[in-house]
Amino acid sequence: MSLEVAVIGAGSWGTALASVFADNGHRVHLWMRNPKQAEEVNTRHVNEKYLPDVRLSENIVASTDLQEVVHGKPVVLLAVPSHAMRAVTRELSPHLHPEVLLIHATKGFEMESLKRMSEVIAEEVSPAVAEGLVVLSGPSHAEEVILRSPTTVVVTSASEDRMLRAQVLLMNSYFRVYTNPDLIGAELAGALKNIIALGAGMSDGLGFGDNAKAALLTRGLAEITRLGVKLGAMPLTFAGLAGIGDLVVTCTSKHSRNWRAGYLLGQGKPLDEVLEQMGMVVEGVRTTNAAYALASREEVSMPITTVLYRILFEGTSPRQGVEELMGRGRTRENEYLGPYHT
Ligand SMILES: NC(=O)c1ccc[n+]([C@@H]2O[C@H](COP(=O)([O-])OP(=O)(O)OC[C@H]3O[C@@H](n4cnc5c(N)ncnc54)[C@H](O)[C@@H]3O)[C@@H](O)[C@H]2O)c1
Ligand SMILES: O=P(O)(O)OC[C@H](O)CO
Repeated sequence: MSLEVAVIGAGSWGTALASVFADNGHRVHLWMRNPKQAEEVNTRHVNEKYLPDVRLSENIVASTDLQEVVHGKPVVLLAVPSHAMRAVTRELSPHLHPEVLLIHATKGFEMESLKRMSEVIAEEVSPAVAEGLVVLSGPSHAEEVILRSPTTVVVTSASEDRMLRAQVLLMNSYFRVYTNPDLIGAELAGALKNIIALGAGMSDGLGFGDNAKAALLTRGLAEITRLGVKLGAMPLTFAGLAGIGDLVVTCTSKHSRNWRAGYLLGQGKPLDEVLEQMGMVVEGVRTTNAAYALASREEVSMPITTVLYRILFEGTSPRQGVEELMGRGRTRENEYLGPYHT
């Protein structure tokens, strides 16, 4: 059955997911802020700034009118950056159909409250809509999804019915959608891996090799799992698509904005210059800030996050950061196998 789908946010991820819905036979209403960009989508069927050189389906119609895009639609997908999620959700909330299937695909935290995106959304929509909210996570660069390159993701929700509906709506021959009931885990893993991707880019920018990258991925996974479990996630989720899957893709891909930002920082560029040069959302920077605060609040050891926080916000150089990490006291690899050495 062909549905009217609203996609909110026309950066790379919103545009790629709009394309998945269009390929699945749905009519997509894509909300974007920039009128020139909307006209470009409607007349030339391209989103030149975010996904250049790719022709979009004529079943994707862009508009800058948020109310019109959302009003009465049976499916609404949010793909705005984390810093915009509360304001955008607040604005569209009165126009949501009471039975809407609401999905979000954003990976980050709200800085001020340290809340996950689903917690932020739940505070802005009706309890019935919040109950059925679906989170989409997993290893999926927009640049590859738009080219229909085989991709796997995971959907999760407190409502099994909504989770299965989202799976059916999004799945196709190149976009394989798994379900996982661990919403907290999938959401946390997807957000926290961006910190480690910054570190992996930095390691490459400093000229280090594969050993350093493997160390960052493995020890990074250990510490983001530690925080996730403390915040209510299932450890196994971190061994799945939203965890190790997304960690691998973000730490090793040329498409990753977080890896690229880390690379430039590793080469000695200051943070403000790097962010200006990127021109796209680099969630890992804000997420490092949030995770540093969460780790301190929850008393969870996160050495890589702590060092990255110092590099990003306190003037520690990347090389000093590496020395700090490598110079820490002796310890066991796995705290689950016994207490740390003293
Ligand atoms: N790009 C990917 O491959 C990918 C994959 C999975 C998840 N994500 C996640 O999706 C989210 C969006 O990322 P993206 O890659 O599409 O970002 P992007 O940088 O490509 O685009 C960001 C979009 O958000 C809009 N925007 C910026 N500030 C806004 C505001 N205050 N209010 C409303 N809109 C605003 C911009 O105009 C732009 O359309 C992020 O959380 C990211 O981690 C991205
Ligand atoms: O380009 P990045 O670093 O924001 O990563 C995008 C996605 O999270 C990859 O799954």
